[in-house]
Amino acid sequence: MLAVENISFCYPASGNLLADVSFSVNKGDVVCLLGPNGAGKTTLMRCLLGINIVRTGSIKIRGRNIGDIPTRELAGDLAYVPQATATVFPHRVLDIVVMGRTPHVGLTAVPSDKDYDLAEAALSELGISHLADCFFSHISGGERQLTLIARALTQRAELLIMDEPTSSLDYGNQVRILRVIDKLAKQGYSIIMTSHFPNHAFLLCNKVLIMKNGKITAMGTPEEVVTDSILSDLYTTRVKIVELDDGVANKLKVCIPLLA
Ligand SMILES: Nc1ncnc2c1ncn2[C@@H]1O[C@H](COP(=O)(O)OP(=O)(O)OP(=O)(O)O)[C@@H](O)[C@H]1O
Repeated sequence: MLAVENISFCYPASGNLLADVSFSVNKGDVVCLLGPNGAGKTTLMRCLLGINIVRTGSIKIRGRNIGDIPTRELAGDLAYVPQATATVFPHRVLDIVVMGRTPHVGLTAVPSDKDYDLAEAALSELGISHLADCFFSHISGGERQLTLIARALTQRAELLIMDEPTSSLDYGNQVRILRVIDKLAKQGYSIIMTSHFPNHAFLLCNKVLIMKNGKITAMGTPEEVVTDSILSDLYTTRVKIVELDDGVANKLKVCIPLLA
């Protein structure tokens, strides 16, 4: 689905920020990108979206270089869910969500009833139908995040790029979003998500990328790379992985940062 090979990137007047980044994403993968603040996660996502133009290497979707795919067509392949705190729209929630149909209907066309039906279905799937007529700028951070995810679902791209999809969500909404992501992956969507919660990797991801100083320093299944030593090194603080019984006959690994 997505093949990233040896890419590097730098902002003007800065040194190489991303260096030698390679990984692939297959249909149905849920890939978790873990790294400390400033590691380059958002920068990498912007490269995948074609917003940051890489200096070297290639990013291909189904074998085609993203630079060769027209923007509108690319939007039908990739949907981006930004961090809710980074965006403020003075629009109704339903109108934000129906914007996900833009690659399908065109910039100047008016969304059809079917487009609004898809937008309403996405709101319903995330349990926020009651927000449809609220102004985006008047709802909570968590509700904004759910709205932006609904917009991505409405876009119907097969690869969803989520920048901290659970940031600012309470436990109940975090779990609801993780369940939605899990369900979408089982339907054949591919998901790349950044997270500051390594536990999320254990809960639903089949692949983890560890990013430090703009480089992928480890890659593999959560069991392979979400370890005491790798996380302690990554976050420069002691982290312990423990195994719990989840009360439903399953063993669950969790990460705990230690104060001492
Ligand atoms: N537009 C920009 N111009 C110059 N430098 C930038 C720009 N955007 C980000 N940076 C720098 O690039 C580095 C990586 O930033 P980035 O936002 O990709 O990190 P991140 O891993 O997503 O961090 P966080 O977890 O805090 O969101 C940081 O040092 C940041 O200051």
